[in-house]
Amino acid sequence: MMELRPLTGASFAAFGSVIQIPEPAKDASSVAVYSANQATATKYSPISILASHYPTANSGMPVMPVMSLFVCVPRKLVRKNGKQRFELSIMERHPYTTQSFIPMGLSASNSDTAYIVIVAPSLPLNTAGEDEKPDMSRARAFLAKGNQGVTYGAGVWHSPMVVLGKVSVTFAVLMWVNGVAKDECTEVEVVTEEVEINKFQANL
Ligand SMILES: NC(=O)N[C@@H](O)C(=O)O
Repeated sequence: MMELRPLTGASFAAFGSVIQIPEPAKDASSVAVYSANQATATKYSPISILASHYPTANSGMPVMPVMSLFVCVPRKLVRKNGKQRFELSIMERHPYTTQSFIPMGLSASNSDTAYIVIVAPSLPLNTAGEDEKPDMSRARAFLAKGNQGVTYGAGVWHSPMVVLGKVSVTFAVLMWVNGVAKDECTEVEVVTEEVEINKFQANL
């Protein structure tokens, strides 16, 4: 059973970055704050680095940054011992690119949107040429709210988006692509892991 913890810049730093207005007191981050648009806007930058490592891929195909929209419907939860749980069975990663998910609602009130971010490091390789797999024993599950987006680091294992609640959430998704499916995404089945959704978090 994976414990569900709040998504914060610090707790997620080993896996990527959180897209949110930094809280100086909490986020000892490297984000600088600027006045912009003739002092009618406040700019926080950089919030997330969108990295491409495709030049290290063998395919040598041209690379470009692409924005997509994902309309994610709420995932079905299972009830066990009176608790609601999400059962995870797939993990994926993008070996040569970061991937950012930004809820289009980016609501200031973060109570109406919630999704789960599950990430894991890779298992150490035992033999040359072996395919990397996620180390689910060190997987982490985070609860993200409507005023947070997330950037997965290149090559970081993560679950396909898991939206909670009753309504679909549209995400703007940014990643680099080269048109070669095996370079862009690796997907593996994992032994079903469960994430327990506390009662509060499920009533969204
Ligand atoms: N990350 C996620 O939810 N899905 C995407 O990686 C995808 O391309 O399916």
